[in-house]
Amino acid sequence: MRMYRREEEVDGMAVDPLKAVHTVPGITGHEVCHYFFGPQYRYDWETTLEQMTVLETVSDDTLVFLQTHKRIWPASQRDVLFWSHMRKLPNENDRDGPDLWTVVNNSTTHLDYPPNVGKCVRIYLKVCLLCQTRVDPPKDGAPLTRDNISCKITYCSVVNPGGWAPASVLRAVYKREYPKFLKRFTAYVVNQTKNKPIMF
Ligand SMILES: CC(C)(C)c1cc(CCc2ccccn2)cc(-c2ccc(S(=O)(=O)CCO)cc2)c1
Repeated sequence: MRMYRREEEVDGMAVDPLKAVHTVPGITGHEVCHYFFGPQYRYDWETTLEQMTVLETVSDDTLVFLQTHKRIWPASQRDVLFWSHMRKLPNENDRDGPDLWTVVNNSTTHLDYPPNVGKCVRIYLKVCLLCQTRVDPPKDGAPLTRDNISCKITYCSVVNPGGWAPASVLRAVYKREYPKFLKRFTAYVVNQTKNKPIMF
């Protein structure tokens, strides 16, 4: 896993843009995005999640979420309200190759859930998960198996943690949490898909 970070501050708060690139054998981009987007799976892999509500089903590929996350000492509890969209993207570089898949999560507002009125500090995020499937067909023309596929995952995020927190503390959290989250999530997808037909 390669991680790239730029140190940026907004009103004295660290909101470091982050990019992580991680290649995982045995899964496809469609499968990664399916499990990242699907509300029915989120409690399985998002371990800091306390409460998740789908506020709106805009379409089958676009949802509005309200998430309350567990309080991680010494910070106060956070919540986040965002729209989430999943889509397939044509492979511009290789028309015969597998499509790319992406999920974008972007903070938004909702009249019934104004920020910072209860115990939670609202965080604001932009997240993009871009997945490129790679197929290395077996030499002997045998049927394709999960040994012949891998997925290059590019995860980009900018998170404004809301409420003030020391930049040094936030950077330590970012540094610790993101690799953990990506490894935990991708291991979950590998485990969920290992005995299922490949979803391209
Ligand atoms: C660490 C920081 C960046 C400030 C942070 C803190 C918290 C609040 C809970 C928490 C987690 C870890 C450490 C501290 N607090 C949540 C998130 C967060 C929430 C959502 C998404 S998502 O990509 O939309 C996946 C769907 O859940 C990504 C990141 C980030």
